[in-house]
Amino acid sequence: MQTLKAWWQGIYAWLVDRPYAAGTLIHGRYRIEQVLGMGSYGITYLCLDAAANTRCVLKQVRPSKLGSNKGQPVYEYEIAVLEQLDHPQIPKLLDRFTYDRQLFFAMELVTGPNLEDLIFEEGRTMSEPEALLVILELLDIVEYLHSRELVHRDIRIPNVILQNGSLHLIDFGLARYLGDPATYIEDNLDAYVWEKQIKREVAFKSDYWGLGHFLLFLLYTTFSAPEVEDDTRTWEEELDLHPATQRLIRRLIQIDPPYENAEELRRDLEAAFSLSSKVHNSDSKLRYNKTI
Ligand SMILES: Nc1ncnc2c1ncn2[C@@H]1O[C@H](COP(=O)(O)OP(=O)(O)OP(=O)(O)O)[C@@H](O)[C@H]1O
Repeated sequence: MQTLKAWWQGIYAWLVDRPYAAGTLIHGRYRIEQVLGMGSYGITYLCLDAAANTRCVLKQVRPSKLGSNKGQPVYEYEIAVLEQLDHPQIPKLLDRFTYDRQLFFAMELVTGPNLEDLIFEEGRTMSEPEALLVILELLDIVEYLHSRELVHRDIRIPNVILQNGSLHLIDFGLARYLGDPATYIEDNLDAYVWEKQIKREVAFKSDYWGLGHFLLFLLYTTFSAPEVEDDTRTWEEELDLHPATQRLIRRLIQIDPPYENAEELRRDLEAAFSLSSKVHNSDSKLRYNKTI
């Protein structure tokens, strides 16, 4: 019965979740240029805002999700979050409206490659101090969110875009204020596997966990896999890191007790940066600005 229901939901979504075609004018103002993504809850477009004569990002709740607790409430929450934020490295909410009986919102477009594209398509590599500097810059944004009791919960390389040499954090679809439930459906995260419980807990340490995995991604850009793969080796065995960086990552990804606050984390990040810079013998600030 469950499989039949899932099958029918899939067919229904395929039938009704057709994105608006390029050229369509939404709400008399937003000209669709292209679909940027079809996420679990919504459809994201690149648009020309005809009134302001600038490009922006428009998000629409998937029509198949209207009337469900995974549709409008998810976007209402994301809108409420963006409304509260005012930071140069976070896209601003520009507009919200109902059109064609569906909820839409517009936000600033961040232009540039995301870190996933930089690494996997452009082949960028980062030394240990360079990678630590990236995390230090991201920590500024994370601290801003945490000072507003907001946890992003989805800090990943595709959600960080490099615009004019500065990192921007996007996708607040999973962000939650401290004290709010972690999911829309269950009251707690017990139903999920251990890793998902850790990264989706509404606690600052979830974002530190995201930063830890982010850092590992950056550090793996200089790793050359051996000819014969060995799945048993851990990141600590594969990556030749300064012990200060190893200790930092162990706490971020919660092998060791997590950081309690951003000051404590910043202190260890800065220490790891300066110690690893000595080993790498490079002016990483300069190289970082040049490479990225
Ligand atoms: N403000 C923005 N500026 C530039 N690109 C953006 C912006 N917001 C989203 N995008 C891009 O649009 C695409 C869709 O993003 P979005 O976060 O809306 O949904 P998703 O990632 O496809 O779905 P889900 O959130 O369910 O994972 C992604 O490629 C993302 O990089």
